[in-house]
Amino acid sequence: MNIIQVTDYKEMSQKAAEVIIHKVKQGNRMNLGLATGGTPKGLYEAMIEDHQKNGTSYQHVTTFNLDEYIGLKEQDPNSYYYYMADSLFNHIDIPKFQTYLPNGLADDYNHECEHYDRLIKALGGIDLQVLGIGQNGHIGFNEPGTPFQSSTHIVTLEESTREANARYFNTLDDVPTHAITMGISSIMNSKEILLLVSGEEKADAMQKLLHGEISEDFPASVLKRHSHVTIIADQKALSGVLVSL
Ligand SMILES: O=P(O)(O)OC[C@H]1O[C@](O)(CO)[C@@H](O)[C@@H]1O
Repeated sequence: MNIIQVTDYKEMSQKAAEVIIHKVKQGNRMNLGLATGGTPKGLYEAMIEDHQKNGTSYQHVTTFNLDEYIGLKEQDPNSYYYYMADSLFNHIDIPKFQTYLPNGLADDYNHECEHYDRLIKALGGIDLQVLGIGQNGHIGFNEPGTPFQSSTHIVTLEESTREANARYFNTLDDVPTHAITMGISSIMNSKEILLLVSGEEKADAMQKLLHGEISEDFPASVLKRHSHVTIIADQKALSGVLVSL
């Protein structure tokens, strides 16, 4: 894993945007995997700013999001559908029909999971997947204990994950209990992975990722088996590991 150390959240976001924009500017058709949560917000702001200033076009880009809550309508401000439209898609020139998220309101969830994986495969697989990491090591919504060979599936969210995400909802009770997420094998099939980590609340997770063993108890540890992972992490996230880097 290649680690890029940066000072703070702003620099992490800027660096991540540079990596993505560089690839997008090459102009080849591209499948970009995207994440939600607090971590990539600054990245999306930097992409929008660049689009407005430099006109970088996303007409040839298709996006696949990692996950979606079960049961939230598209127009619910806490749905990841809404988050992506509001944080990125509405502000760049990507055609709407080229932006995919798992459907958290599907009639048949098993079918939706299979369909999502098939779609990604049919369109050529993910070229570059952006990831954040949960404090418990989750990637996407793959909680500890998720089999490494999992494909897109339905998960029961851990209490700690619901609590971490409760900041966006009125009350903890409003945070959905289930989500649909790309599986670990779906993520590992990406040709390249860009993991963004910022803040001291992620320092433990960084320490486990870099120095712990590869185990399903810590989902992100699987990334050590991928041949093309870049981590962009800020000083606070690296505070527990700086000495040994
Ligand atoms: O970026 P945050 O808000 O710390 O969340 C960490 C991860 O947890 C999730 O919110 C759950 O999937 C991801 O979207 C994110 O990458």
